[in-house]
Amino acid sequence: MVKAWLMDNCLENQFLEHQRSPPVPVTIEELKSKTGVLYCKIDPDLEKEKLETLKIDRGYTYEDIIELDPEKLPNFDQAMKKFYEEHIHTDEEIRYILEGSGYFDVRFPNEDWVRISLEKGDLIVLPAGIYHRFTLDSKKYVKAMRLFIGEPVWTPYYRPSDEMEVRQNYVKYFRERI
Ligand SMILES: CSCCC(=O)/C(O)=C/O
Ligand SMILES: [Fe+2]
Repeated sequence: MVKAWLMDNCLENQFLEHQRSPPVPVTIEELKSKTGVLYCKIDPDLEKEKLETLKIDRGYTYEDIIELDPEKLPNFDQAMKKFYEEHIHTDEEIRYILEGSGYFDVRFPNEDWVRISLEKGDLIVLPAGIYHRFTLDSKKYVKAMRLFIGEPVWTPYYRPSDEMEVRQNYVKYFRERI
């Protein structure tokens, strides 16, 4: 089962777990209610129909594959740095892990970072307007499917962008529910 936890405040080595001491786990239910992040498990080898149904249900009409591998990506360090910068998008971010593993970090409403550990078969949907970032873990490899509703909008918005409409809608919805 997917694991998530509140992060410590150590800024060194993004590829480590960064658990607090003692660890503070976060459940998928808590993540959903506090941040709107959705999660499901789909076995890439055995559950292709489940993926097709999800695509139809949620209107995902475009997909591509991203592979992050220090052996294959010439600007690997630069890419790692970029993905790890806190940002938001005007659209949902949907990632489905086909091989390898990695961490998505998302902000709780109180600004704490929650680290979500993803591996093969994990599919995550980050709502539009949530602050987040991505890093590989210490195994340093992931192959993932990126899914989109229509043609992708690539522009990430880095802080400060709290005045953006998508951010204001997100904050209003989730702060009012807690
Ligand atoms: C596991 S896919 C790599 C991360 C990514 O695509 C992204 O957009 C992070 O914000
Ligand atoms: Fe992103």
